Amino acid sequence: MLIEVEDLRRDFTVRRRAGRLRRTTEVVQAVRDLSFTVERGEMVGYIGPNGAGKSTTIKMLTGILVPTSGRLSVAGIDPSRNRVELTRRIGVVFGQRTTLWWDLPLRDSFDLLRRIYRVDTARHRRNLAEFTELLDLGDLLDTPVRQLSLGQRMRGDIAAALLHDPEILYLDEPTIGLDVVSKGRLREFLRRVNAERQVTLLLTTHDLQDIEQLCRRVMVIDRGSLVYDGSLAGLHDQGASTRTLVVDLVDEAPAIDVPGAVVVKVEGPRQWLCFPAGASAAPVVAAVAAAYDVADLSIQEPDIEAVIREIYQRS
Ligand SMILES: Nc1ncnc2c1ncn2[C@@H]1O[C@H](COP(=O)(O)OP(=O)(O)OP(=O)(O)O)[C@@H](O)[C@H]1O
Repeated sequence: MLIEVEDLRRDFTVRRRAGRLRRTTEVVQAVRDLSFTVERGEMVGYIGPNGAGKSTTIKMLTGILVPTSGRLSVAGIDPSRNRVELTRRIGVVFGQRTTLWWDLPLRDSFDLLRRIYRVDTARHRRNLAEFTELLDLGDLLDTPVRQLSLGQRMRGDIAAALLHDPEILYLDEPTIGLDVVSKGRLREFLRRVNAERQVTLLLTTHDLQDIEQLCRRVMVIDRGSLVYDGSLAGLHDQGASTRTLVVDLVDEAPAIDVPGAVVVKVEGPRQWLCFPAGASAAPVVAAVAAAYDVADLSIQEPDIEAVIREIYQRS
């Protein structure tokens, strides 16, 4: 196992004002009873609502934060004890802030990183050439980071995180603020890095398309605990309580009345009928077709956003 997490917990003691002079201390359990393992080469999505404990987990995995209790091993290393050794084995990308030197051209940042990580010159040159091409950085290498657009800077940050050949790449909101084309290109690059270099990816994001397009496995955290760990397909089954039949009638009509389905919305001749996700659509479709003049029918599977909303509300 590349990453092993067992009963991990991290508390924060926060002081709050209680009245004009009094202060009380309160313990926030940011992460509790967290256990999971990640195998080499996996691409795992780590999602949860704001304040769920995602960043706290990543900070413990990278050695920035020391756990309150529990066991943690990343590439055989205890992150908080051997942080420096670990930094050679991992790469970290934050969508919200850059790890590059603001006033230096990209090329100089990359060179500094080579020295910091003591990367062999030939290997560095090879990696840089490959990432420059794949991430289309050629024209940007001599530009200071502060002059780069968000999408350009993000590409620079991702190259920077990979130049020392890490085994694990942590990505925190890597596509935040990027346009649709840039997001697509970035995801394509990450898929390639995973497939060709066997880099293990752990991705936190609020953009569920990142997860749908990159990860076969998803972990959902809420209020410090894992509430789901499994396949993306399984996530659909988990929360999906209903499917929707969209019916286009030839003429406008009052709400359709058939057994096993309930009308949830009417817009002119179009009506939306919900029915249990576990049930077959066939009898509902047959009943509608028998009783009404139908121009068109389609079935909407619950989208992943709705599923995740249900999971958050349930836990
Ligand atoms: N240094 C800190 N001191 C006190 N409380 C903290 C600290 N860091 C995090 N917390 C608390 O721990 C909880 C988990 O925070 P964390 O940043 O891990 O959530 P998150 O899932 O990354 O959220 P977001 O999606 O908003 O980034 C929150 O209640 C937060 O207020």
